[in-house]
Amino acid sequence: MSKIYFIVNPCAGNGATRRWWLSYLPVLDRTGLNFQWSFTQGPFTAPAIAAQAVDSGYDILVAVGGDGTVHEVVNGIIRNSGFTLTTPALAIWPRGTGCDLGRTLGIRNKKEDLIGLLSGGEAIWVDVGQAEFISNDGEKNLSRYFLNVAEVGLGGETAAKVNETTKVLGGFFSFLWGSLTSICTYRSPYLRMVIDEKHSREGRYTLIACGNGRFFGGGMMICPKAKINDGYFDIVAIEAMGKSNLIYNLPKVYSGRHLEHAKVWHARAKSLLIQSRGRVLVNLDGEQPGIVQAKFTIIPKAIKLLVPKQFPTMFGEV
Ligand SMILES: Nc1ncnc2c1ncn2[C@@H]1O[C@H](COP(=O)(O)OP(=O)(O)OP(=O)(O)O)[C@@H](O)[C@H]1O
Repeated sequence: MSKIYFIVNPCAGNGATRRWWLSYLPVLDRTGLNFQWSFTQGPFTAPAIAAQAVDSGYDILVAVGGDGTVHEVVNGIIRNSGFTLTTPALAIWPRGTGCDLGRTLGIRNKKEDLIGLLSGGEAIWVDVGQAEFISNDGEKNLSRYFLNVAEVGLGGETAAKVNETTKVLGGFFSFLWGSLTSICTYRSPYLRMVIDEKHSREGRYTLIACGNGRFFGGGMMICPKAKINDGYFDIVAIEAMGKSNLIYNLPKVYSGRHLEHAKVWHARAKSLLIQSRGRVLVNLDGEQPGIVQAKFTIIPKAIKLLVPKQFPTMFGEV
């Protein structure tokens, strides 16, 4: 029987996850699953817990929380197991406010779904992005892994703003509010991007997103063509446009129709370097850990992810 370790962020979902988890534990005990668990102790403490669970030989690590918790667990797994065939599988139990990775994978916050996933899910190898960027204080070069979406520009401003709040409005409205208020004060920066170390483009951009997954910002389908296991990023760059034009077009991002807009550029690539003249914020899986210059590189089939049985038909075999 698989040995399972749950890493639970008690603060996810506006602090509701601690109480919910403690009330849910007896149900989990009755399933007969072989598991241990622990709460995270503060921001970015999940990587050390995940690394310890890797060393202890667990087969499945479950990130219980939002996209930030998944992001931290991915960094802990890779830090300790590298990219080897023996790496434990990652499972996600979306309990956050945004939960954009769960949207890409078709995993909902329902206990039947999770029990089904842990007992009958399929482990597939998926790609991971490596991000190299500068710390927020401008002092250090940092490197982190991400599973969902990396982005620079307006989304970084929004993530920084929304993460300072309790997200009491829930994911959809918190990020919508954050996006609208950021648009009001935002000035599109001058950015240069180098795609696959060959082609470059430059100009004023509202944002540039680099998707392994499809959604960010509490349900915005920013990279509608991304596939998490195809060995490529889906890059979407939105050129600068007026505030009213941005607000008018914002609803299209929820359905992925923004790709049809004349000011939206789209490509597939294995790496993306972004340089800026001033300070521009980086957004990684909904967290805001640093600033440009940033380089994103795809690492194909780098981590095992437990997905529902119907996943291959939902997203197409690659
Ligand atoms: N024990 C803890 N105490 C305080 N903060 C924590 C703790 N564990 C993790 N965190 C931080 O909580 C933040 C939010 O976590 P997470 O993203 O999982 O939930 P969320 O914000 O509700 O969901 P989403 O990102 O999907 O909107 C992250 O920045 C993470 O570092």
